[in-house]
Amino acid sequence: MKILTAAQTHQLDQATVQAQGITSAELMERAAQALAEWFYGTFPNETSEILVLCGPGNNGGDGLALARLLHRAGYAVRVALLPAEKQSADWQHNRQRLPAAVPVAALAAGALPPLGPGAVVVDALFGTGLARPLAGLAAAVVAHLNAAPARVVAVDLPSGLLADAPQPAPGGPVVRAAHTVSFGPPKLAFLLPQNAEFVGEWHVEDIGLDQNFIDQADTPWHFTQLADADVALPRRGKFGYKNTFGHALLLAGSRGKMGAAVLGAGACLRGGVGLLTAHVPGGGYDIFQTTRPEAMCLTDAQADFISELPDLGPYQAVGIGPGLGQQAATRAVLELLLRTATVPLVIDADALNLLGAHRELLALLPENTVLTPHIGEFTRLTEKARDDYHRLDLLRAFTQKYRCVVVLKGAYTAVGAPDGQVYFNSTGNPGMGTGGSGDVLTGLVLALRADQRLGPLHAARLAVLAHGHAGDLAAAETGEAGLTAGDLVQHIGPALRNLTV
Ligand SMILES: NC(=O)C1=CN([C@@H]2O[C@H](COP(=O)(O)OP(=O)(O)OC[C@H]3O[C@@H](n4cnc5c(N)ncnc54)[C@H](OP(=O)(O)O)[C@@H]3O)[C@@H](O)[C@H]2O)[C@@H](O)CC1
Ligand SMILES: [K+]
Repeated sequence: MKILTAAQTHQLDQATVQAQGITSAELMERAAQALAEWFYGTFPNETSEILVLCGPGNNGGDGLALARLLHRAGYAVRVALLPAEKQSADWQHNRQRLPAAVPVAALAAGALPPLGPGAVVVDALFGTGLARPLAGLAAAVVAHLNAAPARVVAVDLPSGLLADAPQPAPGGPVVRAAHTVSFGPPKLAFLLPQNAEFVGEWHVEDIGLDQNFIDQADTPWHFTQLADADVALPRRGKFGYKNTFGHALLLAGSRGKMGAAVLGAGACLRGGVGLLTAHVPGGGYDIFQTTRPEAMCLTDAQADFISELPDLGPYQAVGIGPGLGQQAATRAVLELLLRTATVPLVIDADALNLLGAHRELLALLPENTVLTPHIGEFTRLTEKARDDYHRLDLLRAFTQKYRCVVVLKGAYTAVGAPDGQVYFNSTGNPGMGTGGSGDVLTGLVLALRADQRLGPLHAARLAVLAHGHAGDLAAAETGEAGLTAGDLVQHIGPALRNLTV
């Protein structure tokens, strides 16, 4: 699914009205209907009064239409209007349609509505039309709302936040919503950690916006979902054999971190690899072979870390990083791998830290290498980002410069492609913030890179989607707190089965 800019959502609004031969007021009515349906489901027996705060544009128009629908459905509703020189046409239309029985007041400095515990407030002050930082009365209203013990539902966007860019004034007033109910594709703002405290739980409602416009829209941002056909795993042909699914080599482990090798290998095997060979420190042999008998094992001359690169001849993909350590000899192995590999590479963890510490090695990255950094590792590879938006700029610059795929791990993991496109992932849960979760992802990416049927971006996006889905399946059994990386490995099979077409 594409993620659009604020400017594109306005164009989408107009395109929908034109393509479907409806008025913009009818489109606003659809939005309000969707909001109202969501509201009935979320606050089914609400008896306290609902306060709807309306700004002067179409976001406020949505609020006015919602107030009418909630009133008709039997809710006690009150409206407070933000004074402005002019209001939009659809705002005026919905102001006229508001039943006289709904109390309406103008917001005024020094006389803001009291908001007691349990109050429900709808924030329909500003949406995608926010043009500058909030100031004066609007800022005072937001501060008042944020200081109250109210449950806040933001319409389309929490007021004060931009859909697609950092706040107009960093640290300026923004509504802190418990829920944000939006229309059409999700907004970029919803996917970035810096906005989580404002957005709360977000929901998107389908209001029949023009799909043709969305298909044509040029945007670098995408949102990957379970049902997306372009990331599905192709069903195995009856005559598929080990070579179709590839022979992978995993370089992983050091003394005290053999678990990373074991978890990565487990994920690679569950990810459907044809054959897996792991190269591990000599001292890790018993641990590895005992826990992963399905894999073959090569041992390094060093007992505690990796100092040798095996012959790469037999392999269709090579992964390096989990639990590796950062010995000088290991750095030399990484360099030799980058210089000599002719098959797809997957680079993670300490291999990324070694790259960060020896940036001259970045120039050696073969095209279409998949790197799987978390934010700290990505910072070591690039620079400290000013904010989450700047980090996305750094991501796109990096993938385009090195023609690689970067899996930037987080709540909405961002997969950056060599052409600068970015695909945010929709699956997963906070239980996955546990040791070894990244090692599992590396093993899964490696398996899918070895699969001769998938390209690099497809493999990376599918691995991330399946990894998060495995986490969701596992958490349904263990709960988020009880989730371990081993549980992720156990659920990769069912996750991939659900993603197979
Ligand atoms: N697109 C869709 O698919 C659909 C969109 N819909 C809805 O429309 C919403 C977008 O509506 P919108 O364009 O009218 O903008 P909105 O956010 O109401 O604000 C504009 C007003 O605020 C003012 N203003 C701006 N900044 C300000 C500031 N800092 N401080 C004070 N004032 C400020 C600005 O005034 P001006 O800048 O002209 O002075 C103007 O009056 C969208 O979020 C969604 O809810 C649905 O109904 C249907 C489907
Ligand atoms: K809003």
